[in-house]
Amino acid sequence: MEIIRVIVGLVLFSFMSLVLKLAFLWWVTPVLTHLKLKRCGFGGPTPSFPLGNIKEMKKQNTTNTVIIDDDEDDHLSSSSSSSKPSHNIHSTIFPYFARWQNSHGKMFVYWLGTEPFLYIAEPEFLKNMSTKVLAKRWGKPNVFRNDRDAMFGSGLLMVEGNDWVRHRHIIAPAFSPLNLKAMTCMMVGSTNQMIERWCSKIYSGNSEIDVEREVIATAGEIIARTSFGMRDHDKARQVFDKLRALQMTLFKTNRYVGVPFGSYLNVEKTLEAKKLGKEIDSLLLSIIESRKESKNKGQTYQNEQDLLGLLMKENKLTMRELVDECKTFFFGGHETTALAITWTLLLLATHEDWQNQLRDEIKEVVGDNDLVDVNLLAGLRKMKWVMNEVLRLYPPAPNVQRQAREDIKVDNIIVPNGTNMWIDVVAMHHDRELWGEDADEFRPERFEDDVNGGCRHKMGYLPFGFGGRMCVGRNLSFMEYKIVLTLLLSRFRFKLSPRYRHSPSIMLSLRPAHGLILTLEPLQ
Ligand code: HEM
Repeated sequence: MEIIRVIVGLVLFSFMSLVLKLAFLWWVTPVLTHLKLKRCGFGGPTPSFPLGNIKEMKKQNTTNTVIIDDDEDDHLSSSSSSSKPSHNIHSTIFPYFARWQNSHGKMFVYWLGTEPFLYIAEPEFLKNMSTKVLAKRWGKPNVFRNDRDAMFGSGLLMVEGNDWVRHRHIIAPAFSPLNLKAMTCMMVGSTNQMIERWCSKIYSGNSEIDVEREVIATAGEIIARTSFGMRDHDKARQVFDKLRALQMTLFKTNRYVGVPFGSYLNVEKTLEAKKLGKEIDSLLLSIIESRKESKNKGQTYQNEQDLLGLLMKENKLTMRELVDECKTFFFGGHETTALAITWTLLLLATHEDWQNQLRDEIKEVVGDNDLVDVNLLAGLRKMKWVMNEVLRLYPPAPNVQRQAREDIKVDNIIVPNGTNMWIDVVAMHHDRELWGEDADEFRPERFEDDVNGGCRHKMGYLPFGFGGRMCVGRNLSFMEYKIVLTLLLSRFRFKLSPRYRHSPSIMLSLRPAHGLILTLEPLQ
């Protein structure tokens, strides 16, 4: 009897400890953080347990549909070919943030499940945050790191602290000017193959093309060739297909990130994501093994200075780290650049004057040469303004997240250890107080004399992030953007198809939900 009583006592004690531990984890600690933030003056919508503010966020997300208008302001749901898409997208893609901003200002606290997030659309705070605090003292929210583990693992995008410093140091040289120059031929080759595909479609009577799908495939091929030295396109395609499936599973389905046991609310999707993550890992492992083999056989055609070569050099990374970096770069290295090009083609299709101006500039600077001399690309000034303006209106990376890894003082505010932050890049890029009344209009000339496009605060324009964690691949994307656009604009005139439905939406990145269907007219 005595023994039974002891066992029951122990079980009860363990149960109570577990309940207390969970209460601390899910409620006491987050509430204390929230109270500290409240004391600093931050308001926000009222959360409820255990969903936080998710219910409101999900309800309003369903309004994210077509926005097309004839004169920039009116939202109509028609899609005639003469219509111009409205670029006033913040309240469509993040309706809840737009609403909460109206009632609580540019900084407030909202809750994803039991995780409080400090929402930031205030550039002055970001300036102080990035200039006075070392990049390695901020981490990435644990809640996202866990949720996106299958996709990025502990690759450069997610790794923190001294490990981040070590990884960044190994990876940065892969994007040196010399290495970038060596990639030109492959970029031109892959783009010309896409152009040939488009030409044969047009000559067989189909001049309408979903250019988003095509450009994403080409950008994928480019990163596989330039950074991983891959000639086996089938294997690269398998990785991209699985990454895309994983992206859809994680970001297009009804999931409850931040909610206790949230992954069990949609077990099927959680298991699917895990399975896809494992399949991607094993494909990448085989890519790494075959590179090792070819190196052992003394095959010298591989560029030891390309990204994979540098990652494998002197065994500085463990096999797990190596696979996670490959995942990160397979995904991050193609999707964002492809989306920048895709949104550009939409804007050029609806602004023929700019299409013509860029074509004239290409003729003047690059000439009619199909091979594109990389040394001439810097002369494409107007193209750079267009790129900047597209990244402002449609930033492919629409938000940036951080988590404080210690109590951090930013001006008079103490950001408590563990605070999650959500930096709303789209909100700042469309903020009339920062850009003026024409904030939602496509006006590339705003970048003519000012790299910041006339923004009233230098931290109000952040397409590539900020501080030490600024995008490591941005020079590669500048080059790829200019090469691909130069070749495309020299061969085709672009018009918006009547079948296009303007529906920018968030699937981690900012994408056209129904692709980008354009009508192409060959120029020669
Ligand atoms: C138009 C194209 C691109 C855009 C808009 C873009 C945007 C961004 C942004 C906003 C960040 C900061 C994320 C953060 O602070 O949490 C970032 C980081 C990063 N980007 Fe890009 N990116 C682009 C192209 C690329 C390319 C081509 C690559 C790879 C070849 C790449 C790889 C990365 C990596 C690895 C990081 C993490 C850097 C770190 O934390 O040290 N990106 N990018």
